[in-house]
Amino acid sequence: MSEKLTFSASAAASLEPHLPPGEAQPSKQPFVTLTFATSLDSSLSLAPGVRTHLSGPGSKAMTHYLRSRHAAILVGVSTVLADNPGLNCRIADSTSQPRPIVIDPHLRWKPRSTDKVFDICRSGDGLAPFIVTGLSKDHIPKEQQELLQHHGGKYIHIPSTKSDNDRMRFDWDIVFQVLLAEGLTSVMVEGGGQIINSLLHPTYHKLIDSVIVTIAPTWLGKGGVVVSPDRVCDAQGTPQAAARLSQVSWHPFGEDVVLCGKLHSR
Ligand SMILES: NC(=O)C1=CN([C@@H]2O[C@H](COP(=O)(O)OP(=O)(O)OC[C@H]3O[C@@H](n4cnc5c(N)ncnc54)[C@H](OP(=O)(O)O)[C@@H]3O)[C@@H](O)[C@H]2O)C=CC1
Ligand SMILES: Nc1nc(O)c(N)c(N[C@@H]2O[C@H](COP(=O)(O)O)[C@@H](O)[C@H]2O)n1
Repeated sequence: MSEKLTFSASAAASLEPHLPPGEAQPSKQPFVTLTFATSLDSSLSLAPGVRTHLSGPGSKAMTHYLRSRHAAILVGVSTVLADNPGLNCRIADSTSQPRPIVIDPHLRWKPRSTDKVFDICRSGDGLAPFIVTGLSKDHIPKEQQELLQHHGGKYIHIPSTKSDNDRMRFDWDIVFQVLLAEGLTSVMVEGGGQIINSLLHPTYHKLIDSVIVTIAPTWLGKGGVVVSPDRVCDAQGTPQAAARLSQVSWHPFGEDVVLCGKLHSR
């Protein structure tokens, strides 16, 4: 039987100021929430490619409640390759499921029907992913396209620029506009490290409506996947804080604490 989680109405009410409005209101961009679980040394996982459980039962249920409140859940391709995630909402009696979005510019993920996300989809407990790629349709093997389509997912091509090390990189303004055009009015960005760090760059703060971070009382040690955005300097070259939250609130869940805040006010 699939896992069923519960989340109290009072805990849900305490998060309400940080969540997308219940009724979808016309907007020029989706409501975007950055959310992840971190250790005390800012690690998301013990090492790249290693699935690491940080959230306790209470904060895990909180994350699944967040999944129920967003139209889409976005992760980077390395997270999919590392975790084989379900990317669904497992709150008992939840009536809505988020659309998984995988940022995979070079199509490093070769979807297979045995992947957890498709199992969950076949059992009616979640949706098939949309894979956002910089490659054109000609580069996508036919069987992968068919597998995705059969489950209700698809590939979405978007333009990209090249990074310093010649990797394709998307402009987040464009990514979110494309998702809005797909009817996805709210997006929960779960990680991993590269995705979160790139969105914490000041250029993109205006796109982020809410930040919700689970902090677990553990140090994972050196070598983990760390949330630490690029350094920001002023015109004189003096280092500045890369990002700071305002309107902060702290919510204990078992041994974890959940930090909510805003990067900007719209
Ligand atoms: N604790 C938590 O809450 C979470 C933990 N995790 C953990 O994090 C780890 C994965 O994180 P990490 O290794 O940083 O990888 P990510 O999941 O962030 O994926 C990184 C890849 O996504 C693509 N990408 C990232 N940014 C962009 C962009 N702007 N435009 C286009 N493509 C982009 C690149 O693909 P390419 O290389 O092909 O160019 C990049 O290598 C795993 O170990 C996972 O378990 C993940 C999510 C949440
Ligand atoms: N909130 C949270 N706490 C942790 O301890 C985690 N490891 C993660 N990871 C994220 O959740 C995904 C797994 O989702 P499923 O349970 O398989 O649906 C994983 O891929 C990360 O995005 N999150």
